[in-house]
Amino acid sequence: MALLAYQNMVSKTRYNVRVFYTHAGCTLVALNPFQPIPDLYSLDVMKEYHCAPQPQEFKPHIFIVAEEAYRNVQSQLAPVNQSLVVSGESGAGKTWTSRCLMKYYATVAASSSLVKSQDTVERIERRVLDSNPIMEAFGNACTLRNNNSSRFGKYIQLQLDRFQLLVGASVQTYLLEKTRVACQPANERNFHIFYQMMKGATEEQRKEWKMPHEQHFMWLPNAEKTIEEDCFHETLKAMIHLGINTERQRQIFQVLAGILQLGNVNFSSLTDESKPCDLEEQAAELLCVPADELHTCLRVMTLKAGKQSVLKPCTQAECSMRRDCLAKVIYAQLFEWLVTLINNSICADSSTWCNFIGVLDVYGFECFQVNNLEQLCINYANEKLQQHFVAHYLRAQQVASDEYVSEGLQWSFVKYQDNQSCLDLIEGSPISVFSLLNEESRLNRASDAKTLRVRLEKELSDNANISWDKFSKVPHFTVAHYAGKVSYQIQGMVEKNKDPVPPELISLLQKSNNSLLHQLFTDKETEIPTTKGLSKVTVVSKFKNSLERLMMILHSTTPHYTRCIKPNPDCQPLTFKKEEVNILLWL
Ligand SMILES: Nc1ncnc2c1ncn2[C@@H]1O[C@H](COP(=O)(O)OP(=O)(O)OP(=O)(O)O)[C@@H](O)[C@H]1O
Repeated sequence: MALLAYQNMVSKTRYNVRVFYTHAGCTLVALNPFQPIPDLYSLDVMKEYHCAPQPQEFKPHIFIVAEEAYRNVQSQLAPVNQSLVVSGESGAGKTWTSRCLMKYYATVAASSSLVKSQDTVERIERRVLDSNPIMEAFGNACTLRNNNSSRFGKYIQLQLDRFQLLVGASVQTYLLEKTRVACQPANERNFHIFYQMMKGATEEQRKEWKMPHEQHFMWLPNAEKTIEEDCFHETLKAMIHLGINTERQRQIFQVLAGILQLGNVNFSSLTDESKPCDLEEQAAELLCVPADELHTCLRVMTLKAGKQSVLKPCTQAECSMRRDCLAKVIYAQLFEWLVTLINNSICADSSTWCNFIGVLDVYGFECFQVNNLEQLCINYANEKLQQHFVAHYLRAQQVASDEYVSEGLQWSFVKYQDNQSCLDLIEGSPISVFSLLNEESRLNRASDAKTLRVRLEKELSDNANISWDKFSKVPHFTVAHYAGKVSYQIQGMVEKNKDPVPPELISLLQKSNNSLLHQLFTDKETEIPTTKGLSKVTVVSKFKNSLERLMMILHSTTPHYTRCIKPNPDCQPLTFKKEEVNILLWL
């Protein structure tokens, strides 16, 4: 409602005269200009907002939000720690805004006049900013909606010392879309890093990575499309700043090249497949594992029956699944390792910082033609954040007005209750979509979409937020989210929730002579995927836990909300299509 009231203000006229920011209650609305506006974000503008006695009297700007949070820390009023929640649909400008906020603090909270050596100080700010190109190279991809779409969520904590100077940072990431490594949606691309390598490699590197010019890679679709983010050089520079030495870089790129080669390995039931084919030999060489063992791992599964093991040849489809699983698990572990490395490089010693400003950049609400577990998790996260927003809005209203039962408050209460009901449906105890999904996932039998569909209907039909299209033949359930109804396809959901990794694949990777790859699957600190812990660790239980930790942080901080808006669906510069915007202003 707060945003609706401001709908007219965020109008075409406003956008066309280049007014991109509007205050809407406790939210800053940011319209994406889809073209660089350097004057709006220059160093001088930053300083102007930072030095102003009353920045809120200036034109609405993301720097007002940044400065307000900063001054809250300076004033030490509880809760001193701050969270900047940046939301919006894909392509709306969340990552851009988060980067802008980080640059603001790296500038205004820079400790240039301090006793510490200038060198150390510069290094920390640079390193914090350098975490962006690496995370984006490995975690972002070109999609239909955004050329630089983040395929993971992140919460960046900027650590400030008692003089409110930036002394370090840490990053927490959420739910990387690892399926993209082995399966790219039509007209979309794989993660940027693969294209950066292919386009930026020297002849020598091409040889080393077995990537000749004429080679076509199945997992590199739309390689002819060149985008701004295909900048290998930037990633390499950032890696060096973060302390990833050339040997480590070599290991990383070899592993990535190995993944690409895996994508070209096909399985046939017709030809003699008793020996590794050339492509398998190449993949094995890049991953530094024995080729014959890779060959066997992809084609034979080990079934455990009590203490006995039985070997069973895989079907063609099972072989492909194992190949994809191998690629996904390697990439996901590599991404996690990089995040840990970034944290080790930028995180300040706990004795040196006392407060933080957190920046949250999470995927917006998603509703595609076919939605599955990924969308359910993303929309669940949005539902949680929406509830946090409504609760904050309610509190703000209560503080601002004595007239408790004002129209706004009533509206907020209704919204809060709707939200709660939807969350109960998804994550509630004892029975909810998640609990039933987990139960199905923990049963030691092949998943059956119809069985889960029947259970959901039987156990949850009392909740008004769930429904079923009686005429649909595809097993599904529809959830009425705060932002609209979404139908989720049940087929494949249980399997995705189990996310099983055959132990043979892990054992193979543990034998790798690439010390990085070996470390990714043996290191005690990184969580190694395993089928043993299946009874507890499912995708939704893990996601729910990480989200609960995030909500605890949000609840303990002073929140600031920025809602990014995509003014047109085609990412056209300075183009405003009103209908589109109206649909988005659902709050
Ligand atoms: N304030 C801005 N000024 C200029 N360009 C912008 C601004 N905000 C966003 N953009 C442009 O819009 C594009 C999409 O923005 P961004 O990648 O931040 O979207 P997002 O909301 O993070 O999307 P996703 O959820 O897909 O990651 C950027 O690549 C950038 O070119």
